[in-house]
Amino acid sequence: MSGTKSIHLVDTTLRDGSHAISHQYTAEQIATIAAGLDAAGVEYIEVSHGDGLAGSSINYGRSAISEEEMLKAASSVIKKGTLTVLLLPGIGTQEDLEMAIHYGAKAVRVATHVTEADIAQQHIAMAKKMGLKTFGFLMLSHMASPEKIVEQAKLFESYGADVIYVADSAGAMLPEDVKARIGAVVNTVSVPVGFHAHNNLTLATANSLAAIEAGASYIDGTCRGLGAGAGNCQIEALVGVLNKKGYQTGVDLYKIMDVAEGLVEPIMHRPQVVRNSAFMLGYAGVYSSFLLHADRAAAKFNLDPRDILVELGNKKMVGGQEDMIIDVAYQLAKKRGA
Ligand SMILES: C[C@H](O)CC(=O)C(=O)O
Ligand SMILES: [Mn+2]
Repeated sequence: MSGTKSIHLVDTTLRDGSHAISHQYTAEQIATIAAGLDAAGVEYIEVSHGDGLAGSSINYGRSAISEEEMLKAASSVIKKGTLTVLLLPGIGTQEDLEMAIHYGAKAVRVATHVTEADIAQQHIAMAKKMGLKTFGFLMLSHMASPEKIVEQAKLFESYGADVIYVADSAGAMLPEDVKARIGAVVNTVSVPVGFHAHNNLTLATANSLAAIEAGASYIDGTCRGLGAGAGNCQIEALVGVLNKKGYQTGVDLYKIMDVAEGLVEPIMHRPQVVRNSAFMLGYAGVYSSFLLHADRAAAKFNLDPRDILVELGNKKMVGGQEDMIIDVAYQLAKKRGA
């Protein structure tokens, strides 16, 4: 037993999970799943396009329904939990945030590339002014040293962030990498610290525990692990593991298991297993939401998706450069044909 510390869980099935189903959630699915998560006692329920508010586009992939419909569906059923949205500066705008608040959002996670916290200053200040609980979220954190992450976390804190997240967006970190980064941030900032895992190296639960051991008190997960790449930390399993470790989450284990098995599993396009190309994301350090784009490019140019992913890793491509996947595949195919 590790004590009775409380862990705040953020369920992102209805946001990161959206990547795994090509952003095709219906309003009915969102309402049913959000109601189940809320009844299970999940504290934060994140709902947005996989790439955040206004992410529906040719570059990222179009959503089946508008963000208004998504948030309306979720807020109509959430009674206790906090409806949360994701916003990437440069994609989501003030108007998107106002719309989200209108439809019941009470918290926002402002996400930037791990070295670009400074582009979030206005967004964090604006969100705080609007009365939202505001998280700063550093994406692709394996690409920066603990010292660099501390510098970026301090920026978020100075802008007024209530919680600072370290995200292993590529699922590329080992437990010691997580501990080094989370520990360094926890020792520096005075706000709570969170961790967002991807399971590409099959380490999402182990890494989430490592984060908690290093002082994180906010952890992300999704039902059945539904999410970009090999998916996120499987929240129902995480709840059970945290129960066994003696942590409090406020989540009812049977209820969250039933949401995962009864509501989320039936809508999954494929089992969330660590297939070769998903593993390769973590191995090569590539952004998890590139997976389906790379699989499609591989089919189009008759390539092995692993080769595309290795090349993307070599080129240190980051979120927002989805259009470069086709370019990289085209160049590889040209080289092969030559
Ligand atoms: C916009 C991204 O999908 C945010 C995220 O979940 C990650 O970086 O991981
Ligand atoms: Mn993610």
